[in-house]
Amino acid sequence: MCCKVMLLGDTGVGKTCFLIQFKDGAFLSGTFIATVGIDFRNKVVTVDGVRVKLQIWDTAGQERFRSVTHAYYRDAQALLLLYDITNKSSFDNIRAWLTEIHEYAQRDVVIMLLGNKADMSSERVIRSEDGETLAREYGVPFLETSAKTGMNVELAFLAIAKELKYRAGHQADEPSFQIRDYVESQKKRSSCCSFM
Ligand SMILES: Nc1nc2c(ncn2[C@@H]2O[C@H](COP(=O)(O)OP(=O)(O)OP(=O)(O)O)[C@@H](O)[C@H]2O)c(=O)[nH]1
Repeated sequence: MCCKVMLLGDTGVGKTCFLIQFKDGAFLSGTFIATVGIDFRNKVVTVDGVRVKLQIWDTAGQERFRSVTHAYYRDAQALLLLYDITNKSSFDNIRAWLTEIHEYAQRDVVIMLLGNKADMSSERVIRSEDGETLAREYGVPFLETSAKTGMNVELAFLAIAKELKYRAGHQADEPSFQIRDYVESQKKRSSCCSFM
């Protein structure tokens, strides 16, 4: 099966790095090159013995590209919405992103909230609890991630793939799949892991 996933969030929150970490297991530090418009990469993951091809669309966070990216929301089955834990405005803008999502995306789109750059603990301005509270308010799963160390990057995509595979069809005797419970049971907390 094939699923379209989109990465959304303000410019500089780490969407492109998040995708490269997942696709290639690499982190390109140094100069920040803002995405122009939209770009995509494919990656196949195997969930419960089923191959799921994720077509992942990396969007530009800059305001001037918004009208380009809006056109792609409709086809997306899942959206990963990122903010940067060291940047307050990227967190404050999450509500506006969710408003846009409700306007342009499919009603049953799977949404996950991600607090990225969790490796930058000394520059943190958004507490983990604040991310959790916002996610709970909107009824979406939440993870803190690091595109630099790879923390929770694969988990975010795997959880999405599992949810979409479950929605696509499941056996009557199969236990129901709850993405939020799955994420909670699998996630690594930044407080329990050491980062460079
Ligand atoms: N320490 C740290 N830096 C990160 C992380 N993710 C991204 N960065 C850095 O943040 C900057 C922006 O990353 P990008 O991935 O280009 O950001 P983006 O969200 O794709 O930006 P737009 O394309 O403009 O929307 C780069 O300098 C990255 O090296 C992370 O998890 N940890």
